[in-house]
Amino acid sequence: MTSPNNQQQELIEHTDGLYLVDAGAGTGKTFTITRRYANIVGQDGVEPDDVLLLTFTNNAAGEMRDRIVSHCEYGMRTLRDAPIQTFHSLCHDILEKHGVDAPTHLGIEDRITDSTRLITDELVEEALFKEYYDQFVDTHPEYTDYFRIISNPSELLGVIRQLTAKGVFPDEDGWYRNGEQSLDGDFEAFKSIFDSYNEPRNDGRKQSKLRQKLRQFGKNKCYLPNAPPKSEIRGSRTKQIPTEVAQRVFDTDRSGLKSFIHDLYYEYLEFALQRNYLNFGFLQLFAFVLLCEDHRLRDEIAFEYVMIDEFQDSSEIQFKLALLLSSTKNFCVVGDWKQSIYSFQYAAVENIIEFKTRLESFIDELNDEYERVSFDPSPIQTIELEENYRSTQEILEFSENGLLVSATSRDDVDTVTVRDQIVPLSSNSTYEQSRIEAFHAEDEHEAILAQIQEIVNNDQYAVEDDGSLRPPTYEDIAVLTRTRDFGRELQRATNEYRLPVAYEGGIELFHTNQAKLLLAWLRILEGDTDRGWAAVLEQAGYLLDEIAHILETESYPTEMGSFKKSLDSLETVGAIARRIFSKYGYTGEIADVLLQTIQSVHNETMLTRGDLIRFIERGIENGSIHEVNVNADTDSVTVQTIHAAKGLEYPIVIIANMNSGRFPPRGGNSSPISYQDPVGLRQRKQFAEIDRLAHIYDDWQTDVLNHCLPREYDEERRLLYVAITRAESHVLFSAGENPNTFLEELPVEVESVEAEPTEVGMDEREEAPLEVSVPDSADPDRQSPHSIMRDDVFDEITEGMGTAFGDMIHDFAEAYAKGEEVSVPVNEETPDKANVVSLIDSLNGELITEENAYLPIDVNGSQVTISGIIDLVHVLPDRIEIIDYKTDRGRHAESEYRKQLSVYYHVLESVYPDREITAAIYYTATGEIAEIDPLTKGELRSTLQNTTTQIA
Ligand SMILES: Nc1ncnc2c1ncn2[C@@H]1O[C@H](COP(=O)(O)OP(=O)(O)OP(=O)(O)O)[C@@H](O)[C@H]1O
Repeated sequence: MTSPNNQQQELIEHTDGLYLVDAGAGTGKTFTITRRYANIVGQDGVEPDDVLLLTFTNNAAGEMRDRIVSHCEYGMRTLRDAPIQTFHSLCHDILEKHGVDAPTHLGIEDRITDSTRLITDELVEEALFKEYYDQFVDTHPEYTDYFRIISNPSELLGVIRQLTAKGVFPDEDGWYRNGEQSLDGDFEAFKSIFDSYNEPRNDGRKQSKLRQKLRQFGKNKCYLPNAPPKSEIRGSRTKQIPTEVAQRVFDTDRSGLKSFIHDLYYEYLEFALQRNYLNFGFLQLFAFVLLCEDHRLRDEIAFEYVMIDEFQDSSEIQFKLALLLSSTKNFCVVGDWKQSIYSFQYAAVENIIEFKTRLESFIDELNDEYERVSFDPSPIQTIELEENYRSTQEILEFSENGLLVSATSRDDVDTVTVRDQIVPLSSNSTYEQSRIEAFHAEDEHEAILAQIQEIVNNDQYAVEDDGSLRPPTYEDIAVLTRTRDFGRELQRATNEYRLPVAYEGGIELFHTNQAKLLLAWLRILEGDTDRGWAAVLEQAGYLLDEIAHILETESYPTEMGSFKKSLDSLETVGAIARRIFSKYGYTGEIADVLLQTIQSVHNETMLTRGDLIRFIERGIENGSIHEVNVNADTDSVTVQTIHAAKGLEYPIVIIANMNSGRFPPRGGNSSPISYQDPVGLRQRKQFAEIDRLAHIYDDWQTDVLNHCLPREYDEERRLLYVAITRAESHVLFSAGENPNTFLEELPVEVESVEAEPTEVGMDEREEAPLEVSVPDSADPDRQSPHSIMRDDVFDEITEGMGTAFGDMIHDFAEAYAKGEEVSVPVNEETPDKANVVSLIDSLNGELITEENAYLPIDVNGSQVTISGIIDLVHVLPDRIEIIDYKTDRGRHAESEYRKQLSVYYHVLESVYPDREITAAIYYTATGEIAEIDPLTKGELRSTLQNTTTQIA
């Protein structure tokens, strides 16, 4: 049994007071915090409900719960309902119970109701935002000049999300509490950055970095004529930029910009509530507002103990929420600043690095006119955890270099300060046999594969296992990359050599063949014939000149022409997609995920074929990613991104794609409007008409401000640190022809190799099956309607007939409805077929058989999709009838079937919003039709809540 070391024990035992643990990788932070939890709830008078334990992913929350159970007297049943959860699910719970009127605190009349959904898919939200934005543009001509600089509205959604994560919200009259201050920025904070960047170097002999950088001022830019000349900005005969430039670039009238963002943000909140949805950020926003405003409620909810794991991943609003939820000073945060790699999800590394200052200023701010946080921000106890239970000493020492190397030739790190912030770790491993190596090759993929072959079974790369050394296998190795694309390329190369590799990086859904064909057919239907047909014909195997001929003469293959006609007759984009996938035999997970995505965006918006084309095109452009795992054999190499590997460990790590422009990736924020600390809200572009010449100009002040704020490469270094510290025994780096600056600076010799992997014969191992499955964490949970039905009522229903009989009747009904030739034997004992025939003969509308139905539904803050197959849909001009065949000999299961049909009802209601929908059971034995009264979505949700033990 593992026992805690002294430092860990100290944290476990000291349960009261303010604690900050900022400790390195693999030092047992999660291990310790879970035992501390067990210790707290073991005290007299403390119940699990008194202790809030927060983290950032549902998986992490689940794992903590599992770890706690084994150390405490409470069982899983109690802990399942205990507040061991993510910020999002906590906010969801608060709003569900108390949040109905939360929007009124911002002056918004719309309510948060039972049916308010949580939109988790960014693409879906972007589509909704686009719809909202078009409407906003129409109703706000006063902002035309801003609209002119926006080419992609999603960038504005990005600004809104960023402000939300910072706790800046609009209200009816302006900005909630002190929000406007953040938008204006903090001149003093900016000035101190400016001054330090503007210090002359080499005892005054060399110009400041800032002055040197501003040589670029005006290069490739088009400023308004009132912009000062470069010489005025840089100053002449001086080593520094004139200090008044700081004020001059900071001060600008931003009232128009602020009011544009205010109205856009405020009306978007209203739009979202009217359309009955929230995003993750808005969940936190409304929970925060509620806790700020409703003092009685805050006291009622607040916890005696609050602990946060992975604190380096918290955003500003999350830190403040945790403070509002803490009724005592028993507040403990645990994390590692060196592993803060989620700024794109608004994590603020300053929360942990400047814990004391932030704690003080946030408490001050929250208490400005009412005491919301009742404790003093001192004293703060800090505990160092210095023993590492994962890597060898050599790797631990080497990993520190990751935080000290430059990211580009022009980047220079303040190594003295960073070194000061690193607490050296000591390794607990028994063996010290690390190999730290690097190689580069013309073909990096092949070189990596050859290296993997070199490592497997090689004693020189032996790994520790249960206290002894053994030669490595494939599964000991992980290949980690900064960006996803490389992993997929490597996966392709491995297929060629039949190496066992499991790529766990997600797929770009809209780059799949399924999506491309769907897009092609939609283009054909929408009259964009050449592009559409070219892709369809190419997929069908036509050669380029054949395609050119067909396009020119418009003599499309007959079968394809009639397929197009059949698509034309379909009403909904979902039906079109399904028909296309079924024609091409696409039945796997990718088709399912695509259908689900289309269905959910269609449910939320009035998606036309043209909209769907643009939706897919945007998805292709953005490289929208959906997490899917390739299930390979158990003994296979893992390939994943560094982000995905966080928290994991592997005996051997290959950090790949250490190439220029790939790590750090090229590009940056080029949004025309952006928010950045400490300069606040700024616009990079502005529209003006000068001498009747309309043009989009660059903003010279924002340009200088951006030069003053050095590009943040710190997070890229932290990513490198995270990657290295995943390794237990050996670390290797690989690059192609153009190694990055990191690799040049790391203290490891880079060997040039020309290795070629050898193909593994089929007889040696089977090719890893490329089955794709959607994991719970990133995508909605899937449920079938049967999961919400009680099983016991079915025990007797097929009595005498059996499920095979049921299947046979269903197959028969499908074939008959499709007009296929079937025989209808007359059988008095089982008149089911004859009844089906007379039912179908009596229907005179369009018949759709075996239709897939997906109902996304929000349960406890998670998206769950209930999917099933509707036996028959009868489409009439004014009405849609859902018919589900049942071969039961009695009607005692009807209440359970009601749930199933209710799911179908809601799916079709969103597909045919203008028509009446009915749902009925057709009892094939008697020919009776039993129409059901559908449950509301709220009722379905409660059924799900009761049956789903824990939604991941
Ligand atoms: N006192 C201990 N004795 C033995 N093993 C320990 C001890 N403390 C932690 N470990 C083990 O070390 C490993 C790392 O622990 P844990 O995941 O809690 O670390 P962490 O600090 O949260 O890591 P990271 O920051 O990389 O996520 C786990 O396998 C854990 O069981």
